[in-house]
Amino acid sequence: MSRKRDTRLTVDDARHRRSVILVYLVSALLFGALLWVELARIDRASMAAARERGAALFRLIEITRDWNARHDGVYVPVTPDTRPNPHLSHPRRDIVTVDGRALTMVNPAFMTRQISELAERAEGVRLHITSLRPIRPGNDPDPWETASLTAFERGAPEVMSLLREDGRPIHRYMAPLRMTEPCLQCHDRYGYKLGDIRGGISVTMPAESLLVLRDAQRVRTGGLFLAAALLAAGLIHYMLIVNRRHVRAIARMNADQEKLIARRTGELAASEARYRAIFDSTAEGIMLLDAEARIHHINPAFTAITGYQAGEVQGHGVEMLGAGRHGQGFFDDIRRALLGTGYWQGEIWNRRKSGDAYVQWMSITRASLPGEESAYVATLTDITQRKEVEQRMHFRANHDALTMLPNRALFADRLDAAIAAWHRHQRPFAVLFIDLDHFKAVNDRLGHPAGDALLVEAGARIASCLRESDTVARFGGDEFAVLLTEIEARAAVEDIAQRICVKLAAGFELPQGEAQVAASIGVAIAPEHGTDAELLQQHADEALYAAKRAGRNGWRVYAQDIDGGTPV
Ligand SMILES: Nc1nc2c(ncn2[C@@H]2O[C@H](COP(=O)(O)OP(=O)(O)OP(=O)(O)O)[C@@H](O)[C@H]2O)c(=O)[nH]1
Repeated sequence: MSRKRDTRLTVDDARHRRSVILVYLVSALLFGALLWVELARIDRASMAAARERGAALFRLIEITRDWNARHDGVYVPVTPDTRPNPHLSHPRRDIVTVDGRALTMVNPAFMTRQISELAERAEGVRLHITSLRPIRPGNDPDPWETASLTAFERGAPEVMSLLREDGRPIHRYMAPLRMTEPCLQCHDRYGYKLGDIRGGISVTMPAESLLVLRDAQRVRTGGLFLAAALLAAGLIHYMLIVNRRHVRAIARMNADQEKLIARRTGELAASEARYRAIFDSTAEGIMLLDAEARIHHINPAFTAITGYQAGEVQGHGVEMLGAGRHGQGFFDDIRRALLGTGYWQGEIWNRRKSGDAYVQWMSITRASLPGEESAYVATLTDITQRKEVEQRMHFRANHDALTMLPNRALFADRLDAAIAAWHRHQRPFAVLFIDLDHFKAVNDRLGHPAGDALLVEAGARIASCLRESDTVARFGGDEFAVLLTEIEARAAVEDIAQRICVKLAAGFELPQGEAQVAASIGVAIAPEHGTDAELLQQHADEALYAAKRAGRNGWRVYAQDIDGGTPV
């Protein structure tokens, strides 16, 4: 993890370094280009200033020459510096004033030379009148002037150059001299016409002072641009650093979030796996139902219990599982319970895919499952076997294991029920206690299994004398009891007692041999002999022993003076 972070940081560092270098590079290029444009502008401005100066001087000379020409030349005193011009052919080139002063004519060219010498001495500015066809040899053009004059011939209005001369910088300006009316007075003999380029005057100016100014401006501008470039790049650099800090902070937050999400996702997955394992491995069948009781999900136990796979039940109503053993009222009760308390549980008969009906214990709970349409969770347990076991145990607890007749406990329940019915409807009923006579002898003679067989047969014979609603129970040994419900009259009871006596007195064909027993029966009738279970049984018992005492094989109805009862 930390190596991954280190790698990420190294990548970030490299990216940051590249960005910084790029910022400085772009700033350098941008400000370099702007500086280059600005320096060119400064150069142009410097040249323009030099040109203005050169043009002004040229124009001044031109005006002066024009002035001279308009006066057909002017006369000046002859001095050592101003000698008569040998190249000027004029009939009155030299004259003497009336007071004897010698004057010589100065034409524009001569005057230009004179001014040029003065200017060179005073300002270091050199004015040179020249032509591609000079009259005076000293007016021959130098190579730069020749090139300029040629350019004028081709239409250039002026020429301006920055050159070096003897290691010093000079500005050279040159413009053409065109033939004007005054000029033609002297030069028409050379074939010039008005407007023709006669030549030009080059103005050569020392450039140091202008170049010093220009260079100072360049240095200042360069400094300013450098500072601006550094400032801009520095600012962007600073913003990059701040931005990088933010990006790193966000990256750290993202990493923390990712870790948190990964942990939560892991926890969720583990939780999901736990619940999935419970859902899948529980022995109880589970189905998730929607609000309309349609099956949405089932677990493997559901399939094991019902035989249905998920695809066979999903989307179907839960009634597809029904066995048809419950009425509509049963399901209405369930629906009411779910709408009321949100919960129902109980036994319900359903049918497996194989068609077998089975009973299950079902719990249905209203549930809200996020992301699911399911509204109910139903768990079901197949209790068919348990029910069978329960029923067997219940049967065993209430029946005699040998004859399968109800035992004393069940007889007591039914007697209680009969007493309750009498209290409700006043229906009389009777209790008969039956004891076989001389049964022991059967055991002794034919063996215990023969006695067992006889007991089973005796129970059946007693039952055959009764109605479905009556009960015959074996209390143990050779003792039986009968509960006759809803009797019409005492005679009916006596009749049954009599029939039982007759039936049991008949011989028994047992596998072990023939056997002969009889029965003594004691009868107690409710409410005549009591409406209390204990009392009725006590009276029936007393009547039984009265019958025994009376010689067996007969019945006695309880009476106050029982021994005075009617013998069979
Ligand atoms: N085969 C068999 N014999 C039993 C069973 N339960 C009790 N006995 C026997 O039944 C006999 C009942 O005794 P009694 O009622 O005194 O014998 P009895 O010969 O009928 O005597 P009386 O009623 O006076 O005529 C005893 O010998 C018991 O051992 C049983 O489940 N099977």
